[in-house]
Formats: sequence, structure tokens, C-alpha cells
Amino acid sequence: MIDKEKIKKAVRDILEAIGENPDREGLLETPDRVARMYEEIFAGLHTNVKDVIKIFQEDEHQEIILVKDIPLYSMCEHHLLPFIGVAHVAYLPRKGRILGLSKLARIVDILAKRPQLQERLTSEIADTIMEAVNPLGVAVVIEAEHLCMTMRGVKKPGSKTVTSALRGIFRTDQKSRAEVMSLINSKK
Ligand SMILES: Nc1nc2c(ncn2[C@@H]2O[C@H](COP(=O)(O)OP(=O)(O)OP(=O)(O)O)[C@@H](O)[C@H]2O)c(=O)[nH]1
Ligand SMILES: [Zn+2]
Repeated sequence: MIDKEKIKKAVRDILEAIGENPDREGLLETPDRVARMYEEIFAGLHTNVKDVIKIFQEDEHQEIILVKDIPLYSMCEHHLLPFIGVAHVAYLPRKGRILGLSKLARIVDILAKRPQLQERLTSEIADTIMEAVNPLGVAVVIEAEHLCMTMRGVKKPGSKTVTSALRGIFRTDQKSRAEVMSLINSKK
């Protein structure tokens, strides 16, 4: 579990190390706030993504299901700064095995609430759905801005990193891939 007392002590140390006075009024509660915040934004480390998955049988629908523009907030594991963007998650069910729509967004949330790399997050979302629903294919695209590339370092605000993970038929069949990509890229 997340050790809030340890985070509080570490934040106090960092404040001292940057030359601040952790005992001044405005900073007194900061270590505790940061500890509570980390507990929230890293909660995915202690949540089993499999626990949220629920499968339905819907024999009528054998076509692509896509949830677009799922808001995404994660923390880059290199700098512990946020990367922010959207995830598009699509899959083609096998024999009518479908997921509740909200579960796609829940999977994104849980896997994002960990120190992450955008590439790994993208793959983990795809692999989780492949394992859970055994669909014919999964496609995940994430578009995100990394604060470590905008507010510091190379300083390129507005630049977006796009990553994709294709599984099953979306990897092997060009027509299926073109279909899912055009759905993901359509502006409507
Ligand atoms: N592949 C990948 N790289 C990332 C991600 N988030 C941050 N990075 C990169 O991680 C790299 C870390 O590079 P280092 O040279 O070790 O660290 P640094 O000196 O702080 O690098 P700069 O950011 O270039 O100043 C940088 O190029 C970041 O842009 C991510 O999700 N995926
Ligand atoms: Zn970074």
C-alpha cells in the first residue's frame, strides 16, 4: 500500500533541499496534501485491473466498438511530471463477448494511475482487453502532451506524442486496420 508517512517525510526533505522553509505557514500542510495526492494519482499501483472487468453476451453485434477521446492523466516515470491527453480504445468482439463501455475508461484510468511510459500504458491497455475479452482485435491510440517536454528540458509546448498498440486482426489484416484507424481519426 501507499506509505503516506514516508511521502510526507520525503516532501519535507525536498522542500528543505530546494531551500524552502517547510515550517512556514503556507507549507505546513503541503507534505500531507502531497501524500494524499500521491495516494490518489498512484492508486492504480494497488488496483487489480481484472477486478473491474465485466463481460456481457450480445450476439447481434459483431462489429467494431470504439470509445474515443477518453481523457487521460498519467505521470511520466522519468520525471514524475504529468502527461495529459486522450485515449481511443477499440475492439472487435469475438462471438458477441462484449465489455461494459465504462470499463474501457476504467481500464485506462487504473493503468494510467501509475508511474508510466506512454508506450507501455498503450500496450498494457491493449493487452488487458485482449486477455479479458479474447476479442478478434484491439486497437489503442493515445495522444498526449508531456509536461517534462513543455515546462522544462527541451521546452516544446504543444507537441503531442502519439502511440498505438494493435493486436489480433488489427495487426494482421490491413483492411481491418484501415477501418479502425479511420474511425479513430474521424472528426465526428
Ligand atoms: N519513450 C518515452 N520517453 C519519455 C516518456 N516520458 C518522458 N520521456 C523521455 O524520457 C527521456 C529521459 O531522458 P534523460 O536524458 O534520461 O533525462 P533528461 O536529462 O531529463 O532529458 P530531457 O528531457 O531531454 O532534458 C526524455 O527524452 C523524455 O522526453 C514516455 O512516456 N516515453
Ligand atoms: Zn518525463
